[in-house]
Amino acid sequence: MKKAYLLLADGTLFEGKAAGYEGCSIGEVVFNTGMAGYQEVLTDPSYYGQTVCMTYPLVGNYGINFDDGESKKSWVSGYIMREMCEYPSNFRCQKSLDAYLKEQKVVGLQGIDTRRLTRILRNSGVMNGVIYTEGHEPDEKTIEEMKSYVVKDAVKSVTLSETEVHPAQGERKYRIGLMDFGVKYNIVRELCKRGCEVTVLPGFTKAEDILAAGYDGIMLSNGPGDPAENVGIVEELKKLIASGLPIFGICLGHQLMALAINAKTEKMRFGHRGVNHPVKDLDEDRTYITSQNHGYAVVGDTIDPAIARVRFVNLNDGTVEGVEHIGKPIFTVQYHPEVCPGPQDTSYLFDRFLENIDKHKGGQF
Ligand SMILES: NC(=O)CC[C@H](N)C(=O)O
Repeated sequence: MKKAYLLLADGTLFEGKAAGYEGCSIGEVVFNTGMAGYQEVLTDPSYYGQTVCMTYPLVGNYGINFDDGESKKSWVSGYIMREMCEYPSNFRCQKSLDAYLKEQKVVGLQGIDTRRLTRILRNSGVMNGVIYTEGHEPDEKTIEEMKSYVVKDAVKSVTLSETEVHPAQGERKYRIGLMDFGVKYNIVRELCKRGCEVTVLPGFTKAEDILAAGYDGIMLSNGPGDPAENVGIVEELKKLIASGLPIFGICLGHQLMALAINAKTEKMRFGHRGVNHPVKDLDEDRTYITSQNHGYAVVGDTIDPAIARVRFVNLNDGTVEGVEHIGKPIFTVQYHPEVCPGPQDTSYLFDRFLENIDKHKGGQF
């Protein structure tokens, strides 16, 4: 088997073995602590531009199937594992992880000390790196490019170009406009199974067009990149807020809503990527275990208390995990109630969104 390497921006070199596609690829190196859910991680568009290191030591045990993808393809720049399972075993398995990485042209690396890499990223913060297979060594120019790499035009790179309508399961009770900043399929599934007809809208759709379509509520999806680069989208969100329609935002959708009320976002040192992040609902004095994938966070004290308030906080580091608007049927969360992967403790938030729509229709909001 060929050798493969990861060179970090600080000069640290890891030597391991090739996995998946052979090549050379630049990315922001991040780590994910989930024990399972690698197919969902690979297909989550929020990882666009990132090379993901899995901290769980054996990846690929149950293979890849055609149903669990969170989008049509893989978006990661590279994939790092301690050990990739060569012989998956599961009744739903349709191909091996190795075959999937090859098909999706994802350069992989296995056999390195992923704990050491994770410790470096925890101490120094997420760092750029180049992952390459023997025979595809980066030249000086590529190394320089890697050092100054920034994930740019992220939403533009992953969003749909055409509107897509997903029918409600059973009787149609609601019509939802879902802005696609890099949506995970399970947001669509969670809404459809609750009787929503979901229209997935390209992320750059104008507020006027969304409002003219007469949706019962607006959902803002997750997505990749630095939230602050989406200046145009934030302007459209300001108009959606002013309309008074019920809105529910997840992850990037949450960050963009915060920017739309003139709060600020900041880059975290190493982010939250995993499936066991404890989040406290301050209103209910109750803690939920949540699925997460983000590298930016809303800065709590930049939120104008006359407009909104922090309702959820992360118990590991105290960062903002959710915001509720004052007097408006709008709430947003930094974590992933749609999970995939992760624990389903917070899927009730989709019901809360639909309750807000009922209240809004009934004139209560
Ligand atoms: N999953 C997401 O929506 C991520 C949001 C944003 N790109 C971040 O990293 O913070």
